[in-house]
Amino acid sequence: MLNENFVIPRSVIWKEDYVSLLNQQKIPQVTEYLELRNIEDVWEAIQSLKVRGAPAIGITAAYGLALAALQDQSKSLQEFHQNLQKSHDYLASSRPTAVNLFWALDRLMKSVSNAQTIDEAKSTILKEAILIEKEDEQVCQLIGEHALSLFKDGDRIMTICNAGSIATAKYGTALAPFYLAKEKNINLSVYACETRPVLQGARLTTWELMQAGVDVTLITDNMAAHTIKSKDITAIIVGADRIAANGDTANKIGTFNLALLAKSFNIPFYVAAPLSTFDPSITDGDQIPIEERNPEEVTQINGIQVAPKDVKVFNPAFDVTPNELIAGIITEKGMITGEYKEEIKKLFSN
Ligand SMILES: CSC[C@H]1O[C@H](OP(=O)(O)O)[C@H](O)[C@@H]1O
Repeated sequence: MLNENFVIPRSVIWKEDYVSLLNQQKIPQVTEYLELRNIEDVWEAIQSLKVRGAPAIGITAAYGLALAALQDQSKSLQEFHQNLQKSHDYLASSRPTAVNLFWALDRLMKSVSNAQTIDEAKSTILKEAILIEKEDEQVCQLIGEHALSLFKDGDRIMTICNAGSIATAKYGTALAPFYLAKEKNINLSVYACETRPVLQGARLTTWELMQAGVDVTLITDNMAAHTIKSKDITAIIVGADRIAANGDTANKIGTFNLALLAKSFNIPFYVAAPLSTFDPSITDGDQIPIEERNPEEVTQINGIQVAPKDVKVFNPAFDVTPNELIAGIITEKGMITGEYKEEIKKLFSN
């Protein structure tokens, strides 16, 4: 069973007129919740990775748009919609890769397109944001169940970054099967890559799984190949930030490396992601915008200079794994595999 003292940490909590946010930049040293009281607070929290993880970014942005709507002082419905569009566009500028951000914002805009009054629009947009969070909880549970069916007692599974409870509304995506396995007394051993440069694996994944009593071992990213060989890793499972219509998948930088290693060692490489992480509007992974972040994330660790200040830095936050390296994409509707273009078309046809 899950450690009886374990409470799956929630990263985003709506509090009537503000958002209570777990500051993921301070974990594991400090567990602090911030009060986001306006759209600017929300934008900054997403951009600075105080909240990160594709689904959690979408949920937070949705509550940010709801905050802007509730605080709007427009005198006409037309002015309200104009201000809402500006707020939508502002929040959409916080980070470019995770499609959940845009999916959530667009869903809220659509929810109020037929509102007859400003009050109706305000009430509707908040309800839709709350619904997105509730749906994500159910989606992660389903993804966990489908993913767990791929593993057996004693398996040793590698992951990268953090696609856990704090990156979603609950359970997470790639980490969901580990929580469910623990609840069912199925022993899975997790090998978590530290995930340079922001260290989501070292700081967040180990922190979450240890609290749940899940067996987790931390490795540095460059230990992956040797670990797969010497620890006889049986599978790799990762999250996603955007999946193209052909199954090419963007995820944290270093994910593509693991997919190549999985092929080389002939072990399955799985992606776990909700339908809200798919972007059927783009044909392949080359069209996924890859965020490049502040060079200081690479040249400093916790504010300590580890490289020359003026060194040239390339700091892409994501990479794209081509669909042919992916054994299966696990969604709330089950796992798709092989003919991804056709399978994804079916997923979004009904
Ligand atoms: C379910 S989280 C998905 C995804 O988001 C993370 O990126 P970031 O930490 O920069 O927000 C990572 O790629 C996770 O796999």
